[in-house]
Amino acid sequence: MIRLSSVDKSYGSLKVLHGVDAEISEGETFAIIGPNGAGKTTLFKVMTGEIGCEAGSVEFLGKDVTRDPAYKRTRAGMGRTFQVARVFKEMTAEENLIVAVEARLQNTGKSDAPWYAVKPSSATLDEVHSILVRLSLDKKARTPASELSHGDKKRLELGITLAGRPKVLMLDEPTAGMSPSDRVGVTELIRDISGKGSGLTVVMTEHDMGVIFGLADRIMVMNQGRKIAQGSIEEIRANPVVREVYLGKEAHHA
Ligand SMILES: Nc1ncnc2c1ncn2[C@@H]1O[C@H](COP(=O)(O)OP(=O)(O)OP(=O)(O)O)[C@@H](O)[C@H]1O
Repeated sequence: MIRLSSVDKSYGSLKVLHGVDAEISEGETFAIIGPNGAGKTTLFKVMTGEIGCEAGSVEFLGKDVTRDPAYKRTRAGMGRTFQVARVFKEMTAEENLIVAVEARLQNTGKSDAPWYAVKPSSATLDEVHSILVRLSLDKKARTPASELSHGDKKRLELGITLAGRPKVLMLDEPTAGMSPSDRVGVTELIRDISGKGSGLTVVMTEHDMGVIFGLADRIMVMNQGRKIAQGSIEEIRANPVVREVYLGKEAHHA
């Protein structure tokens, strides 16, 4: 689904990624973890096309997308959420999703309506309703996004991304800044969305080890811009280098 080969990235004179390789397979939930400043978000942005890299390559669905900007990767099926949810604040939850569904239909040439159509089709409304139910936001359909709780905003953003029918869902710290109960709710939601049979591939960065261990099929651990380990939850838990560099530090914080 995604292959990174020998990716180098610097910010000015600061080199933050050193020859990073990664392969993400179809249908898996792949988590990137590591201490603060390890380069997780930078690697994530190189995958999504938000930033470029000086050396190495990025393939998506077997195609070299290293030079493709983010919007092209989105259109090719890479859906992304942000650490701070991006929603239209003045619009209701339902309106946000209508825009997202209509945008997908326009982009895929499946809408007969002109882009300025003011009334969504009944098919769009049905799809929006089913997304709202899936996200447990149906009772807040008419609430302006600005009035939603932080957790509900993140749910809505996830819904907007899903409305684009992505092949891979890129989640940058999906539970950042959430209350413990919202965190559990969003973890369950991601598990439900990416469950067996969905075919959806998920790539995520996350600080909360509970979320990671509850979701990931495979974990890649980064430290100081390098991949230091990769494997299943059990392999990562048992890896002495990871324990020292990352889990050990987490344990000290706890
Ligand atoms: N836009 C930028 N300009 C300059 N330096 C940056 C920029 N973004 C990140 N860095 C630096 O690059 C390094 C890696 O940062 P990055 O955000 O990728 O790490 P991270 O593992 O995601 O960290 P965190 O867990 O704190 O989010 C850090 O030293 C950071 O200060």
